[in-house]
Amino acid sequence: MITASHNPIEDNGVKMVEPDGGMLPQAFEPIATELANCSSDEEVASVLRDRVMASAPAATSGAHGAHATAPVARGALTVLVGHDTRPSAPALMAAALAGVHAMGVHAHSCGCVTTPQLHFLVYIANHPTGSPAAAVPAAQAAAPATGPVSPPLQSYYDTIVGAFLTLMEEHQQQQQQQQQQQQQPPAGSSSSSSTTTAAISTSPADTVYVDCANGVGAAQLQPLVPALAGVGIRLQLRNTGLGAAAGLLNCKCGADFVQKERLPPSDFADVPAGARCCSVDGDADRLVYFSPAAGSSGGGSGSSGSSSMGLWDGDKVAMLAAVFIRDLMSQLPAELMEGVQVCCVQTAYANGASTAYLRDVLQLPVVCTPTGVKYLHEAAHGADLGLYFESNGHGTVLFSARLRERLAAVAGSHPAARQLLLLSRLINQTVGDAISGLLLVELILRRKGWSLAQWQGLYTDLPSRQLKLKVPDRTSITTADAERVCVSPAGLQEAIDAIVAKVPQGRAFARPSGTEDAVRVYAEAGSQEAADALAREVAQAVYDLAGGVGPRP
Ligand SMILES: CC(=O)N[C@H]1[C@@H](OP(=O)(O)O)O[C@H](CO)[C@@H](O)[C@@H]1O
Ligand SMILES: [Mg+2]
Repeated sequence: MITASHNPIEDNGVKMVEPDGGMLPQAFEPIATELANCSSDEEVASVLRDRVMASAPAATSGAHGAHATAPVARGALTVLVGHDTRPSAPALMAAALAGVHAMGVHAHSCGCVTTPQLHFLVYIANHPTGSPAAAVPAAQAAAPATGPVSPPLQSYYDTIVGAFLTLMEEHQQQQQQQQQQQQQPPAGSSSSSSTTTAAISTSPADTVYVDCANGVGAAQLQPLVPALAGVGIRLQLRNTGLGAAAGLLNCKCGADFVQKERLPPSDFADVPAGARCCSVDGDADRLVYFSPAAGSSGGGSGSSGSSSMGLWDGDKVAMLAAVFIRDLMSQLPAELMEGVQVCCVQTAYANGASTAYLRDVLQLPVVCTPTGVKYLHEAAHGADLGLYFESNGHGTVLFSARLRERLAAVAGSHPAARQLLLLSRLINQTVGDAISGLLLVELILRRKGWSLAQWQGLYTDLPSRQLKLKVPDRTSITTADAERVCVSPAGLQEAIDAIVAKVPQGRAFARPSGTEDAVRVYAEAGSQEAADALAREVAQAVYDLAGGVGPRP
């Protein structure tokens, strides 16, 4: 997948998709780095021969368990390539296709697709009898597993949007039945005329404003607009990157901007305060919800924005999904759920209030992994039901084959089992997916009859602050315990402990970024002022002990 995700338009990047639809195994990372750093064609050829081809079996049995690594004739393989909306995409795509062809392998361009769509397509190309949740229509099931064939993108919509519409229509039928029962005229009176269409309300909450980050999400969300209108949801796509006044990819818009700056994106100045809005990133694998506060204006306006803008980040999406899925599971006979392992995965950036909510209120097992979806995915993958989200909005819910089989066996007699199975189709089973996430959130809010405020009311976030600072060598900071403890430089953790100890409900950590040349500091506390001060003091400790660059924070 040719994309630099949520980063500025001038950045370029690539994400690799494994044959099972998963992410690049961690064992392959050093080899990929070596390949990326080659300075001549000869060096590329030798790294491909000596490192990539030689270590492929070992590398591919990394993060996702054993793959079939029996030798397959290269001519029988196809590499699917997708790209985002960057101006560099056509040239990089041509280079990628030429590179694949040079290896004697078929290459197929899937065009401009979202990263999660490409993961989905790769999965079903290799599992022709079923999608990640056994849901591909029979017509596509005939596709051979190898050779120059790409599954149609329609299979993505059939699976994900199809499951959403089934669940929504069922819900609306139930609502309609309930309304009819309530409105049933007393025996003998004249018949009521209110047996008309489903109870589709047209309240303002039915409009969802979507910030597409001027990225690939705009085109790929377009088919949802008519599909969702059919169940009473009006999607208004903004920052689509189209038209004369189109903004730049990820510039003052997109999920990363909204989550980090806590500001509405550009092109939202006319969106009413309190409206239901969400934002995806440039390759549509992250999703956050937000709601403009009165007086706040879009990121493009130069306004200082409003700190009271409502934000429903990845933690909040995770909690909503956890509440809903736990509810459905509790409707099933205990013996059916016996031995079913549930695992909620977070990183150190998850708000402490969300962790407490999962653990103490929902009573679900929680684990913390280092930052980066590859770690969260791996931890969630081991469970029957693995729920993971980063606070920045990347995450998904994985259903094991074992759980799906159990559910399928009783789906005929237990509506909750059938609904859980449909959820496993609605939720992208390969990676976090903003389109699938949007449908999940909208389904749950509508099924529960919840407003954004009720969703926000599940628990109250502790005030938090993130900072970053530069040091000469960020690798001099090493961490342990899922990056929550600094091991080096000597004395740093002791200093952080002493600072945190003075702050009620204080928690803080510092870690080197994996994607930027910076050290990130996170702090939370009982008040915003305390969280701000805590973050600053921890940043000062890092500056003093790791040799800060520039002015002291
Ligand atoms: C605090 C933060 O948002 N960190 C991000 C960021 O990683 P860093 O290692 O923090 O630079 O980029 C990663 C890749 O997109 C994402 O997985 C992660 O959550
Ligand atoms: Mg992304």
